[in-house]
Amino acid sequence: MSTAPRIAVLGGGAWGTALAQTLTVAGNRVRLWARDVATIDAINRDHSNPRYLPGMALHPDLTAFDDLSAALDGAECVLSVVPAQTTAAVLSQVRHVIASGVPIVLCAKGIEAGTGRLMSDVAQAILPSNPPAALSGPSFAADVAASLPTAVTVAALDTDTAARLAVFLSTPTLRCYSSDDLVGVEVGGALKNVLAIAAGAVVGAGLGASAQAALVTRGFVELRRIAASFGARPETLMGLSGLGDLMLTCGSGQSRNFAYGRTIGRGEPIDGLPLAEGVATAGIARRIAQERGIDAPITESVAMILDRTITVREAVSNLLARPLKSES
Ligand SMILES: NC(=O)C1=CN([C@@H]2O[C@H](COP(=O)(O)OP(=O)(O)OC[C@H]3O[C@@H](n4cnc5c(N)ncnc54)[C@H](OP(=O)(O)O)[C@@H]3O)[C@@H](O)[C@H]2O)C=CC1
Ligand SMILES: O=C(CO)COP(=O)(O)O
Repeated sequence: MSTAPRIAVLGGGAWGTALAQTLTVAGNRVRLWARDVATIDAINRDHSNPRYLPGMALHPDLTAFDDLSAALDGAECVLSVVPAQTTAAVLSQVRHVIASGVPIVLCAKGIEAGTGRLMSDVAQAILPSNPPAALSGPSFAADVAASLPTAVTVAALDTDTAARLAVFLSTPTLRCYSSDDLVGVEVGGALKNVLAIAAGAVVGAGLGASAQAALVTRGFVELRRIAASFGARPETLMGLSGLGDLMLTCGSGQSRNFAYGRTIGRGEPIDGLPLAEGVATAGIARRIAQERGIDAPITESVAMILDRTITVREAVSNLLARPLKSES
């Protein structure tokens, strides 16, 4: 009988499947839980996930389940890879089947819209006996599933847990650095999605690469201000889960958040576009900034553009007309 580590992945979308794939290729025994029967059948029968990772051949040892108990049976680690706004609902189902002490690694990049909770807050409220962790950094699902190399951060509340999980979840192509700044890693991953919408909108509106670079740089200042208000360490935001992911998603049409913003910037319909986590996070990020007295005009502009209160061009005019001040 194999003694390879057993890992459960919750979520049969692009990122859940990609993480399950790289971990299976690395020799782990991975069980993926999904709610969609067609996804489960495709993974088990055809070793593919045509809805979320079209054209990608999955490892035949990767198995999918619709039964949570079966998926979590013997799991030494559970990865939560459903969208941020549905994480609470999924973890509530998990509560009855997860063994005490098994770490729960939160892979969604967002803030709960109704409450302002980070994913680790959600997990700690629902699963108080399971150490929370987060995996975040520059990592497009299609790249990771195709075994293209990248590096991410795995964060937990203490250095030992973070270091152990980073080793556990590293694969020959996914290099996991560790951090004990869980909040910093989570906030960076959530807010970069809002900025990716802004960057896409600027590109879509034809405002040029200079505007894109200026906006992302000033957006990064806001990201660090908001993150500091959560108690994040500044150096965390300079790392893979902050600056690293910002560089990726604010500069590539492969990002769904960037593509969402670009569609808005072009004035095209957004119906049917794939999940862009920044849409749900923009409004709550604006509220958090306002309540904490943080100057965050780009985050606020994205929320207003998504609310249809202003257009992309009006937002840019407003940003250019703001009183001049020091760059910090
Ligand atoms: N895609 C990427 O490159 C990356 C994504 N992420 C983050 O990972 C998270 C997930 O993204 P991603 O996988 O791409 O999203 P997808 O839209 O590709 O997939 C979402 C998955 O979650 C499932 N799901 C949604 N709600 C529920 C629920 N209530 N119960 C059970 N399953 C549910 C969906 O099921 P169904 O198919 O049945 O609707 C689907 O399988 C996001 O926070 C994203 O920011 C992070 C890094 C990279
Ligand atoms: O977070 C990601 C890559 O690190 C994926 O970004 P999108 O959700 O914008 O595609």
